[in-house]
This record gives sequence, structure tokens and C-alpha cells, in this order.
Amino acid sequence: MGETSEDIVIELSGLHKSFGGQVVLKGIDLVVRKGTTTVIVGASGEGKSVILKHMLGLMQPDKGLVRVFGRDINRIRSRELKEIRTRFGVLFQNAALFDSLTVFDNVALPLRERTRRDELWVREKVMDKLALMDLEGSEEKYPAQISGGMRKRVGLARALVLNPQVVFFDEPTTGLDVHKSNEIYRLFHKTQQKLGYTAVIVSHDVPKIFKLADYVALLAEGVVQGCMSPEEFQLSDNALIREYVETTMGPIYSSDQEESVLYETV
Ligand SMILES: Nc1ncnc2c1ncn2[C@@H]1O[C@H](COP(=O)(O)OP(=O)(O)OP(=O)(O)O)[C@@H](O)[C@H]1O
Repeated sequence: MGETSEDIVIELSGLHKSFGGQVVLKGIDLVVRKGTTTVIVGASGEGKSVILKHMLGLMQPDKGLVRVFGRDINRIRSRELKEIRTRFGVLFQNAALFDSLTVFDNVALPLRERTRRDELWVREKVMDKLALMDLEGSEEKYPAQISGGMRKRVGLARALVLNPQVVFFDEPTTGLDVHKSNEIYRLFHKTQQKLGYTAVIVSHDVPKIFKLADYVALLAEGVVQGCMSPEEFQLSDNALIREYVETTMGPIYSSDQEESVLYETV
């Protein structure tokens, strides 16, 4: 069966963005498919977060198109963009919790801002997501009273509280040790299985993040060098992808190279 437009949740086409004299995006083409996990990788400062901000409609391109659920989000009314955003969940690097609000109130925030439902309903939804994140019993604590890993889990609970169709993760495990970042990945996997959302993840956690990815896209020199399965990515002939794979994962030789390396050592 061929791909239909309904299978595509986000489409970036010929996206250009500069800041002052600094050209960051030089023609981004990228498609995010429904129900999949797309991971965007690339060196620091290449523009990965800038791409996410365009997908969220928080930044406008100088040139090019951002289509979300089939709509050009830079050509629609703010009311429609607002409606589209209700289908999004976002988890930023620092979890962006409000220090003056309890865990409960942080998670309840999108429900209170975006719906007009009563507090009984809000409580049920919040407690449901806190349970999913193994955070029961922490609802009356403040962000300063819980660990970094727990704060990320609260951020994830908040990102998922409206049962979004698309969830954006900007370096979700930054600052966490291996154990805690594994915990975030486990919860990501569990919640994606349960809720079935489409995920877009910006991450430096290579190769670990490849285990969660359906597609990996490398951003380098202002363009997406390729968006493909992790297996294809690791064996790609694209020079920049190859260089990225070798710097982050160690050398992978083609059979010819492997042979010549062997001969050199005997
Ligand atoms: N609002 C802005 N105004 C001016 N420059 C910006 C703005 N947003 C991003 N930039 C610049 O765009 C470039 C790309 O930034 P971005 O944060 O997207 O990089 P990144 O690939 O996500 O990096 P990292 O992996 O370190 O988070 C940087 O040089 C940054 O300074």
C-alpha cells in the first residue's frame, strides 16, 4: 500500500532561516510519519532546536514551507494554529517546570489552560499520568524537592497530559546519568506504546537513541543529509553521515576497507 497524505504528520520543505548574517537552515526537507519516532541528530549549533521551533510554529522561516496535519502553519489563522498546538506535547531540555507550583499543578497546567473542565476531571487526568510515570506520592512536592530524573518525569507527564498526537523532545536526557536516562527512555517507550503518539526527538545520545528511532535524520551544513532507518544510517555512503557515525560510534569499515586495514597490519 502506498503512502497517503494522512500518513504524513509534518512536512518541511525548502526551509531557510538566518539570524542576522548567520545562515542556519539552508533548505531543509524532512517528513515525519504518523506513529513513528524520528530522531534528529547533528553537531551542536547546527540548528536542530531551530527546526523544532519551526515545527511548533514558534519560529517562521525566511523561505520554505512547514506543513502540519496537512496545513501550512504559517498561512493559517492563529486560532487554527492554537487548535493544532493542542495536539502537541513538548518536553524541553530542562523540563521547564514552574518552581512555584507543585508537581500536581505543573502537570495540571495544560489542562487548566486549554480546557474548561472541572477540577475533578483535572485530578483524574493528572493522577493517571503521574501513575504512568511512577510519580505517585510526589504530587504535593515542589520541583526543588525532587531529583533531576523525577523533574524530567514530571515534564514528561505534563507533555502527555492532553494525550497529544505528536510529542517533541529536545534533548530529553541532558544532565541525567546513565541509569536515569535509561529510565526516561523506558517511560518514553512505554507511553508511546500505550498512547501511540508520533515522536520527534532531538538528541546527542548516540548510539543509544537509535534503539528507539524508526528514522534518523542528520542535520549538517544547514541541510538534512538523509533521513533513514538507524540500520541504513549506520551504513550510509553519505560522507557527512559516515563521518558523524564514525565520530560518535567509532569506525565502521566497509568490507573493502576492512580488508585493506587487515593487510596493512600484517
Ligand atoms: N532566536 C535566535 N536568535 C539568534 N540566533 C539564534 C536564535 N535561535 C537560534 N539561533 C542560532 O542558531 C544556531 C542553531 O541553534 P540551535 O539551538 O538550533 O542549535 P542545536 O543544533 O539545537 O544545538 P545544540 O545541540 O547545542 O542544542 C545557533 O548558532 C544559535 O545561536
